[in-house]
Amino acid sequence: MSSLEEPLAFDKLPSMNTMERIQRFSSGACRPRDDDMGLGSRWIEGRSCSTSNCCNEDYEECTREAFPWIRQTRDFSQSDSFNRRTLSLGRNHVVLGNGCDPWYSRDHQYNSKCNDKGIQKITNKFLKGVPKFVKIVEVGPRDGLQNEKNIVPTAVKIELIRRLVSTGLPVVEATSFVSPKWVPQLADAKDVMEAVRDLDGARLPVLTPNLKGFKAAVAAGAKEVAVFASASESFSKSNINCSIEESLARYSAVTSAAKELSIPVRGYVSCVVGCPVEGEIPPSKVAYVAKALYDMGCFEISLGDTIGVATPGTVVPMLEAVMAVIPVEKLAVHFHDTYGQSLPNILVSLQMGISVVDSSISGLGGCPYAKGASGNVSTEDVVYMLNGLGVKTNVDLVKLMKAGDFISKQLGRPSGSKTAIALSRVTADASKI
Ligand SMILES: CC(C)(COP(=O)([O-])OP(=O)([O-])OC[C@H]1O[C@@H](n2cnc3c(N)ncnc32)[C@H](O)[C@@H]1OP(=O)([O-])[O-])[C@@H](O)C(=O)NCCC(=O)NCCSC(=O)C[C@@](C)(O)CC(=O)[O-]
Repeated sequence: MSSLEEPLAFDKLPSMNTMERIQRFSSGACRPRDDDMGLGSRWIEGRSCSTSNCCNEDYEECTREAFPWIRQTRDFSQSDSFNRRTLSLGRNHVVLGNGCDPWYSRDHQYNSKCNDKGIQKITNKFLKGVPKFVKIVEVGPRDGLQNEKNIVPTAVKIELIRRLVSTGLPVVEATSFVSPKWVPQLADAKDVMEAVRDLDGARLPVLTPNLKGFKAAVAAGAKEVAVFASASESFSKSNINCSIEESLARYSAVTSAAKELSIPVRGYVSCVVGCPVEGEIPPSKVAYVAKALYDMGCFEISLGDTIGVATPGTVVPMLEAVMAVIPVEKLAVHFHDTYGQSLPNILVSLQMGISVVDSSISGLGGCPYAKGASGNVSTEDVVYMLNGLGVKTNVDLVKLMKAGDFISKQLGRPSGSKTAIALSRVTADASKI
């Protein structure tokens, strides 16, 4: 295996001073002066060095100021437990294809050989807020497929859900009970739900835009539903044909009905950073809609960058606003990968204490009412990154890749997951040896 194919360990990070690292992780944390900016260093409006006063201060204080939301702590400086975690990364994955997976072989363990106290200290500081366990909410069968032009056979959707559940994913969003005139691809919601309703091992929520959808979902066997509001007035109109306030009234009716049946309701807020029509969305608007959904009883609020325009620089202030009104453990993030920013966005969200991440197998996805929106972040890439961070997910990456391979073949195109492509290449190369 060439060195290019080796995962980049913490002790192999390119030389970067600590301030540069903080600035890269969070533009709102400590922004360089304009004259300090190099090529590609565009920072959104946020706290600048002159106002935050942290640029010239001690690194530790700056970190504290930059990441005040950090509650759960992980001590990476305790090298024994860190080593145990990293050593266990490959536990489920030693057999891949022909049984040879050099990524997880003895000689290629991630950073577990790092004895340098200085490096451990830096690692500890940067990854302290990252939770030990992340719940992945797989949205491929719903968000992933809803925008597919050619109707995917119901049997394929059912098989995809089965395969995803078998990977250990705790939640697989199965379909939507929306108007078939609006989303023809999911017109078979009833058949899909009836076929998977008794699957063990994962929760299988479905989207319900109103009481009509809720009742149909329950009749088909759904045990969990999700409602979806928007932080953008224009997107709300184009997506669900009503204003934000009207949608909240509808969802209040849905959550009340669900409460009577003890059915948990998840709440989505879409366009949390940008809207295809209105452009930038203020964090306060996102916080308002998220809080309304939370107050009406949604057990978890998923914050969706529907058109994939967010960067860590816009994610941080948005999350700060929402976290001021909703406990962090009730929040999830949902990124589309239009500009390739999903993984950095997820990483900064984890650093802020978020522990629920939505993703889609093979990076499938896109919203029919959000022009230009590309696929969701791929589940394979998220699991790969979390494995690299030593964060548990209980998801089997090999089975995940097989599920991704299955749906990609059915759709007749290559996987949108960089991890899946890279790992299958490694496996193919290994099988030639
Ligand atoms: C909300 C509606 C239904 C309003 O649609 P409408 O046309 O305003 O509703 P209506 O009440 O006037 O009804 C029109 C017709 O739809 C029927 N209808 C009404 N409700 C239902 C239902 N639940 N299931 C099935 N049929 C339904 C209703 O019975 C009637 O049928 P007709 O009498 O004409 O034959 C429509 O706009 C709709 O279905 N929109 C959903 C669009 C959608 O699914 N978009 C993608 C969601 S992705 C997203 O929002 C972002 C997210 C969550 O992924 C996060 C992120 O990525 O950031």
